[in-house]
Parts: sequence; C-alpha cells; structure tokens
Amino acid sequence: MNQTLAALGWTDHFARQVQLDADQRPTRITAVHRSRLDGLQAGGAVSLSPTESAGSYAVGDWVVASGAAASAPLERTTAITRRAAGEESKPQLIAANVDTLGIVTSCNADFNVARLERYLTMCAASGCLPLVILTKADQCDDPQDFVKQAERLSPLLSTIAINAKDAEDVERLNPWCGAGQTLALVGSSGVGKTTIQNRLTGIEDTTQDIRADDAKGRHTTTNRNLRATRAGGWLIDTPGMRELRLVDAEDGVEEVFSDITELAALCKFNDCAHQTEPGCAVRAAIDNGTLDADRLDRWRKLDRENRFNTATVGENRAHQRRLQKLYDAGQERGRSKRGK
Ligand SMILES: Nc1nc2c(ncn2[C@@H]2O[C@H](COP(=O)(O)OP(=O)(O)OP(=O)(O)O)[C@@H](O)[C@H]2O)c(=O)[nH]1
Ligand SMILES: [Zn+2]
Repeated sequence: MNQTLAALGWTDHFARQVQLDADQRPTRITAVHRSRLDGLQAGGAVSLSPTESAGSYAVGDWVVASGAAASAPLERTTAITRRAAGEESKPQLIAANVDTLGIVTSCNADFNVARLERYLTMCAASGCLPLVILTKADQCDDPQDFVKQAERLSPLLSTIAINAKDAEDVERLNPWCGAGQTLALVGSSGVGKTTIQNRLTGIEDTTQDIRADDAKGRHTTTNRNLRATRAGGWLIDTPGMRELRLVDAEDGVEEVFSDITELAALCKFNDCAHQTEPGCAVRAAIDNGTLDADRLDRWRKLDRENRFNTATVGENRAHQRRLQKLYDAGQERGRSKRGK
C-alpha cells in the first residue's frame, strides 16, 4: 500500500517539529505491541523498535523512523485517554491524532441526552471534533426530532442521521474520513459501530485481519487498529476505544456546559452551590426559564463524577506514597531492632 504523507494525516503541525535527515521517515503508528511498533510510511508498512516504553505510544501517533528505530511520539494534535481499569487508575492513552470522534447512538431508547453529554465532554477533553451519528433512522418515524435534540447540546456539534445498513447513507460520513482525516467511533453496544466501520472500510469481516503473535513470539502485521477507509482516510478501532470513561475531563465539562459555567461566574458567592444561596445566577436562570433544571442536574452529576475520577487518580498516587512511607518506616524499625 503506497500513500502520500498527507493522505496518512501528516500536516504542518508535525512537519514543524522535525528536521528530517535523508534517511529519516515520518511514520504513522498503526499498532503498539510490547516491544515493537507497526507503522505506515509513504513507502508502505514497516515494523519499528520503540525508543521509549510502549506505553508512551498510541495508535495514530506520528514518529520519525531512523532505520528501524522509532523516535518518541511527535506532539499530538489530539489524544483520547481513559481511566485505566484496576488499582492503577492513571490515565491511559487510547488513540492519538484522531480528527473526529463519531459518537454513535440510535434513534431509539439508546438515545440519552445525559450519555451524549458524557461523550461530548470526553470529546472536548481529547481535542477531537464531535460528530453525533444517529443510526437506525430507518426504524424511526421522525429521525429529525433526535437530530434536533442532539444539536441543542452544543453549537460545535454536527449531527447526522443514517441507516447504517444503507451504503449510500454511510457515504455521507466520507467528509470525516477522507484523505488525511482520522475518525474513531464510540457508543454503546449494538448501536451500529461495526456495521458503519465495515461499510467505511469495505471490510465485511472484522475478524479477517486480526492475528495474534505466534508461538515463537514473532508478530504478524495487523491493520485492525488503524484501518484505511474507502474514502481515502483512516478509522481507528481498538478494544480501548470501546470502553471509554471520563478522565481528567474538567476542561471538557466546562466547554460542554459553558452556559452553566458562565452563569455560575455571575453568582454572588464564588463557591455558590446553586441551591438556596442569595444572588445565585444559575437558580435565577432556572426560575426565568432560560436554563433547563434537568440540564443543571446532569451537569452536577457529570461534574461530581469527573471530580471523583480525577480525585481517585490523585488519591491513588497519595495512597502509593503512604504505603511506601509505611514500608520505609518498617524497614527502619527492622534495622534498628537488628542493630540492638
Ligand atoms: N435497521 C437498522 N439496523 C441497524 C442499523 N445499525 C445497526 N443495525 C443493526 O444493529 C445490530 C448491531 O449493530 P452492530 O454494528 O453490531 O453494533 P455495534 O455498535 O458494533 O455493537 P458492539 O459490537 O456490541 O459494540 C446489527 O444487527 C445491525 O445490523 C441501522 O441503522 N438500521
Ligand atoms: Zn449559584
């Protein structure tokens, strides 16, 4: 597969960061393995050795290859992260340099304003442009009603209603995954992500290019994580993309709920909880009908949850430090006992 760098997504943003020697090649990362990176260059697919730990790279990253050695990732335009599962709840990088995050929901009971706001918040924190894709328009009497409800959530939002099983309908997504453009999809199970991806990539069987490392520890090339679209662009599909949660997304909450944060700035007290305080601009807006009380509730919930997630990440670090102190103190006691 031969590509121009621009078609791979290379822009001035990346070009400005490097002075390329004759033997150096910009490379887009298509898969991250424990001790190896798969990538695409203008000349085709390559396999590279990372110079940083594997965790510092993500699918979609740009690196500079000198021979078979990959530089550290170039500064990203966008980064999608999630809160890692388990004990170590530090943010985990899911994908880099995604231009548009397609938030997929259906014109049915899956459509849920609170959930859309969560995804929009995450999208804002990542730096990607949001695109709401409403599937199953063919099974609904008035898809435009759903479109309107979604568009009300943010002026930055594009919304499109489609039948994901209809090839022409799915082609309407081409502007977001044409040459040089990278798209990723999020959404609940069953909303039609796989159906859309298969149409966009022309690959009907998603399992066909999944191949694990073989028994001898060799790797086989897989294009599953960063897949070429028929429109000439890229689609990122990793297991992590499917399990996204909010992390460190405070900026995102502010952007998506700018109407509320702007009002809150006008409250008489700057620690106003918008409950019963005098001079509360938020309650005033609810009273005069310019702000929806449900929206305030959803903001509270999201803000609280986001603070909790972020706090847990911080608390975990604090917890680790406390454990280390206890451990050090224990060793010290042991030493002084033995010394007696
Ligand atoms: N009629 C209709 N059916 C759809 C549409 N989109 C998806 N479906 C059907 O809904 C079912 C689920 O679609 P998938 O593409 O597997 O959904 P998914 O989001 O990939 O689900 P997970 O793989 O569980 O995350 C399939 O039977 C699809 O054929 C649509 O726009 N219209
Ligand atoms: Zn207030």
